[in-house]
Amino acid sequence: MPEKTGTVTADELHSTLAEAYLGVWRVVYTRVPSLQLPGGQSIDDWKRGYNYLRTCVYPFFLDAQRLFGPCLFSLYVLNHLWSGIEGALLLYLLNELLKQIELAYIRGTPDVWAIGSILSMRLLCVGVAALVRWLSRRSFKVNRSKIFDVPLLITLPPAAHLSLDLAAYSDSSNRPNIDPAKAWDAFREIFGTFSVAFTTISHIAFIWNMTRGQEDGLTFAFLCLARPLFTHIFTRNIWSTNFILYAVNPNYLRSLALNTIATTKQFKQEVLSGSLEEYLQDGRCLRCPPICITHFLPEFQEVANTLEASPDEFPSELFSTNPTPLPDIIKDILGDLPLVRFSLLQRKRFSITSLAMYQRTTTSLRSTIDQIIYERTALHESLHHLEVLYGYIKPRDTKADCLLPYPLPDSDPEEPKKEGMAISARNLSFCYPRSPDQRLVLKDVTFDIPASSLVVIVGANGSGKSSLVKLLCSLYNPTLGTILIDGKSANEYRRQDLRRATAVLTQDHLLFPLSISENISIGDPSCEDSPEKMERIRIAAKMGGAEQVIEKLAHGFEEMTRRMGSLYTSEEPPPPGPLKDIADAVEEYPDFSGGETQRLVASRTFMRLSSGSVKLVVADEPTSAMDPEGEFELFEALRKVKGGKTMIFITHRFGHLTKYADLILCLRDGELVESGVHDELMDKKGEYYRLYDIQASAFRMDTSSSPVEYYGSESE
Ligand SMILES: Nc1ncnc2c1ncn2[C@@H]1O[C@H](COP(=O)(O)OP(=O)(O)OP(=O)(O)O)[C@@H](O)[C@H]1O
Repeated sequence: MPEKTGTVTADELHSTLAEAYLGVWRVVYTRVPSLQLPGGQSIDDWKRGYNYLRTCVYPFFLDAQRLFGPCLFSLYVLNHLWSGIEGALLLYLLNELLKQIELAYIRGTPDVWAIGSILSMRLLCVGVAALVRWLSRRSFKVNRSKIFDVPLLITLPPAAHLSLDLAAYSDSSNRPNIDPAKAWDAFREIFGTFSVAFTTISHIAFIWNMTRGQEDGLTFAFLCLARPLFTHIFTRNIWSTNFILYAVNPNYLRSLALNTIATTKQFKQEVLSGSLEEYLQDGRCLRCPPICITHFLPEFQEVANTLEASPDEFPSELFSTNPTPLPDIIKDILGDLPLVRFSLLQRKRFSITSLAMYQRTTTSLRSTIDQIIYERTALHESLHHLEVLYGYIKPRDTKADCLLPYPLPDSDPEEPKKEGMAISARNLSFCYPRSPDQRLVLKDVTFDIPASSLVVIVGANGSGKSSLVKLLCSLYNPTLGTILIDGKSANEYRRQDLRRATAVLTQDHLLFPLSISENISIGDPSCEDSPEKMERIRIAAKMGGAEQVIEKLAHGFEEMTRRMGSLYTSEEPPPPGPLKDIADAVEEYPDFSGGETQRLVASRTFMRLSSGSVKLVVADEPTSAMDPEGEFELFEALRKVKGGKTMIFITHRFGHLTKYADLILCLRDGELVESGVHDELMDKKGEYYRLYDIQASAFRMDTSSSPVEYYGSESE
């Protein structure tokens, strides 16, 4: 399979990026800069870190402090400060205690007062630590969701997503990846890192204190750091770079695909109707029932053999595996250096107590430094999440306030109000953002749609009909050319106002995971709860042809289309019995056919049409899954409520619509090849005539040019 590198050139790939093939994976990662500061970071990383602190961490902490309140926040800070110094403090007390015990051995009598006060101090430390930890955990357990997740975060991800338009959203890198839980993790992570940093500093201070006044104190402290520093420099860690990672091994990818086809509900019908069971299992086992795991072994072996050279072990482990055991050996030797140094040079003052203390302190210092190195990656991720989070809290776009409202307020109140939208396209060309080949799907299209007209757009598959209406509905901006709405450029109006004045109905619209009544009423979001609202919903359902669909549902308009939230079960699936019955009932939601879904979605559009603010209705093949009767009724209902609105229809079965059309636009390969009314276009005997004739010939049952012979059925 050819590897996709997007628009990255080979030079670019090798100047800033490095790549590695690990097992079945290909990993492409940013090269680690050659200039490294302690902590393994470049100067740029430190600058970036400072920026993070200024723009994300500081405001985040101010917000958190506001949300938690000063008491709870101080308690949290205290807890982390305490856990930072607790280790060193306990080590100090242990050191003092051991010294007293040693003295007691030498003198023959213990200093009860000194030992007693050390033990009391130790008891006090442990007690305070337990109390602060308990208080902090308890208060945070109770308050976290209430004061943190909900106000700051549950509202934020939707806001971040809703702020993007379709073009921006089609670029996956724009899509906000905000997970409320991650902000909480970031909060904990930052405190955790401070706490570990504090622990390290207090340990170093303790070692310094112990070795103070001794000729080799500094050297000893440095030797303690040798092993963690070496580990950090010589351990390749994929998480410390920016990377992308994907499977490239064709056997692995195919085995995943076959597995997905065999195990996913979505493909079940396809697998059964295509009798693909044998194909998916290579046939061998089905022929010799009863099925037994050993029958599968040859196939497993086959797959295993092809994958042998490229195991699918998690790539981060493969990345950090050293090619030789040397670094591990050096690491262990470095780990013993402080002790070796101590025993060689301190022989005169050698005492078991100080040896035990050095041993214990260096071990614990090593583990905190290892922890800092490990936490660095987690901290990096957390800071990134905060950056994303705060990146979306943007000041309000004041530019929108300078734009014109739509519709414009009447200049002459005497003049009758225009009910429809007049649309003109001037030399429109369009290429989808991020389309790989940057192909123009609309080329130099120009037309005028007078207000209140009924327009039908026709054309073969892929001729650009849907793309054209997406531009007319302001879902995308044209690449070239202009769209005029009521004589002014569409860009002069507030986009939200234009969208509010437009009702769009396509075959792709979906049902929301809400009740049926809300699925319909959401068509007019401004509709407030009132007795009339339900009446409007019922009328909309009737107009959309969904009345009978809703009647069949157990809970009628209150039926949920989907259940949100996961169902957790101790056994997967639960064993047959009452537990399973309840689980099945919880998971139950109606299965709507394609045509039924389209009727419900059409009802939503009728609700929108009844809001009174719609001036343009666009129906892009909304009946593709409906029976002919349903389609006819929907188009008739739409025509009935048309009034003075502008209406644009796209349908492949346009025979019964074009006779009402004030304008037919006929597209071919993104170009507007013909426009006019039905009779004019039929007279031209061009593209429209050809498309119309194909439909008509279907009724004439003309099979003379049928390609059926390719399939052999005629001869058989
Ligand atoms: N999101 C997209 N990104 C890139 N290209 C797209 C996208 N959507 C459609 N296209 C391309 O634009 C061209 C026109 O598609 P469009 O859907 O507008 O045609 P259509 O006339 O509505 O077709 P159909 O009758 O099959 O619905 C097609 O070649 C299609 O591949």
